[in-house]
Amino acid sequence: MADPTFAIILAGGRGSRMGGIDKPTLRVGGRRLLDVALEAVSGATRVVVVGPPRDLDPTILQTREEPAGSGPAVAVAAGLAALDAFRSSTGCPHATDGEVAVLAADVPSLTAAALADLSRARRGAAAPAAFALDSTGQMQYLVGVWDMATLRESLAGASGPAMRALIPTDSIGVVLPDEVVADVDTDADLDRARRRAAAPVRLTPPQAAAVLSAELAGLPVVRRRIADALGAGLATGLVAAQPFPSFDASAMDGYAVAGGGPWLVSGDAVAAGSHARSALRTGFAARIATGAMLPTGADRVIRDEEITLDDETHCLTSTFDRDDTRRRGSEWNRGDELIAARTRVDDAVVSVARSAGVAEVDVRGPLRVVVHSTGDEIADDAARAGTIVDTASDAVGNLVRRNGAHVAHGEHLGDRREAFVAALGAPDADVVVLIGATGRGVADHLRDALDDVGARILVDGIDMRPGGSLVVAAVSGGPVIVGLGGNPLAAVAGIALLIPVITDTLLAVQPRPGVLGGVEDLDALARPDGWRMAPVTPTGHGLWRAPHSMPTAHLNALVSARGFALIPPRAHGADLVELYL
Ligand SMILES: Nc1nc2c(c(=O)[nH]1)N[C@H]1C(S)=C(S)[C@@H](COP(=O)(O)OP(=O)(O)OC[C@H]3O[C@@H](n4cnc5c(N)ncnc54)[C@H](O)[C@@H]3O)O[C@H]1N2
Ligand code: MOO
Repeated sequence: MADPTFAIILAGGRGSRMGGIDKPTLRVGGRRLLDVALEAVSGATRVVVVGPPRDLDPTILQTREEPAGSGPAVAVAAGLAALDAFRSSTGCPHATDGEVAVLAADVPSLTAAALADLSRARRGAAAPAAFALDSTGQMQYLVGVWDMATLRESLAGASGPAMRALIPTDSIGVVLPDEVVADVDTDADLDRARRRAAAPVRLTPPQAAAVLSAELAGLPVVRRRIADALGAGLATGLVAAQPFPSFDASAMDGYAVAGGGPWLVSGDAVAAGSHARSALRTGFAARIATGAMLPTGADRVIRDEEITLDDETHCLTSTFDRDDTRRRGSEWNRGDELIAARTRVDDAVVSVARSAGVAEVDVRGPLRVVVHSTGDEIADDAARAGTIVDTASDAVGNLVRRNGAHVAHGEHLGDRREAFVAALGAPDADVVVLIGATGRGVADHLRDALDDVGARILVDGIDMRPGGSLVVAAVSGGPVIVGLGGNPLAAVAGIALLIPVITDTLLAVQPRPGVLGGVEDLDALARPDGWRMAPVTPTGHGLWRAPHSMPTAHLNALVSARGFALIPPRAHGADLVELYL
């Protein structure tokens, strides 16, 4: 391990070249600059943050230089004093000084690995301190690791408030990549860092699914009436509240009989849903309907087909020795677990719950999804030159609905960043879907808005056509955000791929195994270097067929299709591929 033992993070100074904003709270790639610094020193025994009081983990020390803004050297001194005070409070104040990282909270891509490199180089050279050098040879005094005793001496002899005044002459510089050590001093630096953080790493569809199932948290558990739970995920197993059947019931239209035959038929017929008016006495039979409760005293039921009835004497005989009674508890008993936790609540689950007398269940979901459209070119009537109508939202919304979610039609957000930010805050949605604006064009505000709300981007592009230009992000305590490529076929293909894994993960249900199928002419459909989502229809002979042309600007290729086939690169012949139906 080459982690510094201690760390001092300077997180004060107003960004004077950035209009006086609180730089450490700026977000790049969804993380606050201060959090980037804290993560880079997460291996340290103790960390002190020097700056205004902030809401931080209580194990992190906080202090402030006096007076505030009196320069980095003063701030470092305050940090060191706080670490020393901590050490004397631990009962081992004489432990050797060790190593301390001294950082500013304005380096958006700083990593623990970079600090470990500095630490290793310093120890290797037995130097008092090591600092990052950028490609121009500029030394970054606030990306450094120090021998703590040296830092103390330097501070004691400091001649001014600038860091430069502290740097020992025999310090070393370690060249680190510019993209790791570049700091943010101006708005242009911030834009550059944000663009870099947003640079797409295109995942394959299976990788994207793995990221989403690992990173998304399940929804909170709520108790719902069974009628309202359709589409949710069972959080606990479904336990029978009553046996099934809950009473001894006839399984056939026939006769309930008491004792051995022959039997005299009494006039007391039992209809389903009624009670026998009197007990059946030995030697008697009563007509009974399927589903009716057995009269007390009855031993069994004999179906109509197996009896002989003398119309004159009302005497009933039978050679049938089986019993057509469905006995109380013969299917299950009260307390039996009928359905495991993590099962999707479908119509069968609702039905079983009702059979078992279960009125309420603990579930996650059902998922609430809102679908917005974006882009100023979308208008209600496309009479104006340069405008088109929305031809994607309904198709996307209905596909999500078919996956069991409750879908609301959102707004048209146009190309206004504020509207995007407002849409991402949705308190009543678990998933916010936006169609369009996933690109990096002039009018594409999705990424800025994601930065504004502090969203963490989980998937930024998938190596798939159409629909690969998509973004999935999570806001802590807020909804999952899905930005779909604006071309309608891209939007539908993207949501078809994502909605199963997002749904299964948020509902915390057992992932469903994929449905596999064979596709005609697979060699021609497969791309050499990437995945394809092809709309498919059944051929009627156990295979699926995709159209040869799949323009993305309209949904013509999807007419009469049952869903999509996800075709891996270079799939061929009789390979089975996954179907998204
Ligand atoms: N320089 C590049 N440009 C584009 C690329 C690329 O890789 N480099 N990819 C293209 C592909 S593929 C897609 S898909 C789109 C994705 O971009 P956006 O998500 O930003 O989508 P928009 O630009 O907003 O819209 C694209 C297209 O779709 C139309 N659209 C949008 N919403 C709707 C709707 N609700 N109903 C009907 N049509 C809609 C919009 O008018 C555009 O024509 O980017 C390509 N460009
Ligand atoms: O990648 Mo776009 O999302 O193909 O149509």
